[in-house]
Amino acid sequence: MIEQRKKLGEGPKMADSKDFLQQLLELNQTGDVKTSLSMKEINAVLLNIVTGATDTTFTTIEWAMTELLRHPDKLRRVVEELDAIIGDQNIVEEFHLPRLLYLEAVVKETLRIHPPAPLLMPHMPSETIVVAGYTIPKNSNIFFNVWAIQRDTQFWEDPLQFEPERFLNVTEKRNYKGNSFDFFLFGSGRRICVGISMAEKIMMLVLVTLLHCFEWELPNGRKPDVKEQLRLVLSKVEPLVAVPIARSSNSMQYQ
Ligand code: HEM
Repeated sequence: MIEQRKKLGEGPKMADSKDFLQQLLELNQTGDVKTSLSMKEINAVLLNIVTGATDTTFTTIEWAMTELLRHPDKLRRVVEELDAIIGDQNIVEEFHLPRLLYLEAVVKETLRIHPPAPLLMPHMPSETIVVAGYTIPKNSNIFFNVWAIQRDTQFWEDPLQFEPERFLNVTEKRNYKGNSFDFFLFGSGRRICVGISMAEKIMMLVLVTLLHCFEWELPNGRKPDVKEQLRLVLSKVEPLVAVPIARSSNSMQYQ
């Protein structure tokens, strides 16, 4: 892909429509050591974005579906919200998303209990520093256990309970900006995840589509389990298996 783009970039076609890849490739040729990127660095940036974007968002969607299927009362509330805001006949559009406050709370509650990166990314101080009386030696590997913090009874009432309602009244404080140290699964500060708004949109759009267009049944009525394992991201041990049943009378939604 990079080779193809390099060839295209030499022609006049790319002059008016530079995308992200094109911008990166141009940084490869600045000739200035401070601002230029090697091809190895460009590959690393692209790999970082692809791996950081895919497994994290899709595992969250699987966890959200799992929790909703385990809690039919919460699922009913989501579907009622979708019917009221989007309506049976309409296809979901991006402008619907800011009005889906209960679904947003479901996504936050899913990310609280099952953060895809439970230890965030390792950080390393370049100098020895003292934080809150603790000395952290230069070059130590620092991990933040958000998984444990987001289940800590000191900050959360009934932390093991899936309760999206807890996010409905405190959205100001518990957003994704990393300014609240009891809920910071995207990290915090200058290395905070750069894909937050894209992740939010993808997760919401996929969930809305799955829940607006289909009812879901569990094979043999078996409740899905919530056993976790840490692979690239915090995943389900047993993948979720559920059967979709069309629920919309508008056949356009299935084309
Ligand atoms: C639910 C979805 C996601 C979660 C939970 C997540 C989580 C994280 C975390 C914990 C970090 C490290 C923060 C730190 O160093 O403390 C990070 C960094 C990063 N994320 Fe995400 N991420 C998600 C989605 C995405 C998406 C959709 C993209 C791309 C469009 C993305 C791109 C990146 C990149 C490029 C970095 C590195 C930023 C840097 O080092 O300056 N992530 N993410």
